Amino acid sequence: MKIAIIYHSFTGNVHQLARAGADHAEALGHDVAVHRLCEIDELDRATEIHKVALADLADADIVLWGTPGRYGSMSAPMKYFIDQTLDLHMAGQLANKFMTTFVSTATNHGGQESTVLSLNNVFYHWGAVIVPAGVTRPEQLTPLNQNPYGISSVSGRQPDNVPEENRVAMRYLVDRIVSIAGGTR
Ligand SMILES: Cc1cc2nc3c(=O)[nH]c(=O)nc-3n(C[C@H](O)[C@H](O)[C@H](O)COP(=O)(O)O)c2cc1C
Repeated sequence: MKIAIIYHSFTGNVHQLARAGADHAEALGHDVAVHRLCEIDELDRATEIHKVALADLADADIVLWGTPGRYGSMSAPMKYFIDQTLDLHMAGQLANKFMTTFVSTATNHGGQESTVLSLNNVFYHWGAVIVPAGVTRPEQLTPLNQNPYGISSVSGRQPDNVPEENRVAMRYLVDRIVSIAGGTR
């Protein structure tokens, strides 16, 4: 299947989650396009990255979205990208795609669920099919996982600080969304 992984990461934690999901999807033989969004003051880079990411977004069957939680919501670079999607939305090109979200926050109660929901609000408008992480297999039942809204990791404000347990959950998320999108459960 065609999978797009679109994410923003400032200090590398969401990037680590994205890589875990992307490596797994690639190992399964899927066609995977990975896009790390840049900061919003990097205007030239943003224009280039957005152009390619929008094309891959339009093309994908499945999209995994990753963002740091910032005050309980997606980051500004992610929102900036989302705000470039109106043409695709108006052309109906975002409807019926399978979408899910992964996040990193500094703290346990730092707004992970509401950050996932901030992206879900966008997906409702598009008519995307939201696939929540759920807690449907043992790998989601471990102490550092268990977030049914989306896969999430707590960084403690350290860069690249993603435990293996959360990477396992990313692989679970890929398996889950692929099986649902493929009609097998
Ligand atoms: C402007 C701003 C707001 C943030 N708000 C929160 C927050 O509300 N709760 C929280 O736990 N962490 C918050 N953080 C911390 C990030 O979510 C956290 O460091 C995350 O692991 C960063 O992911 P990254 O390494 O992929 O950039 C905030 C960071 C920034 C820069």
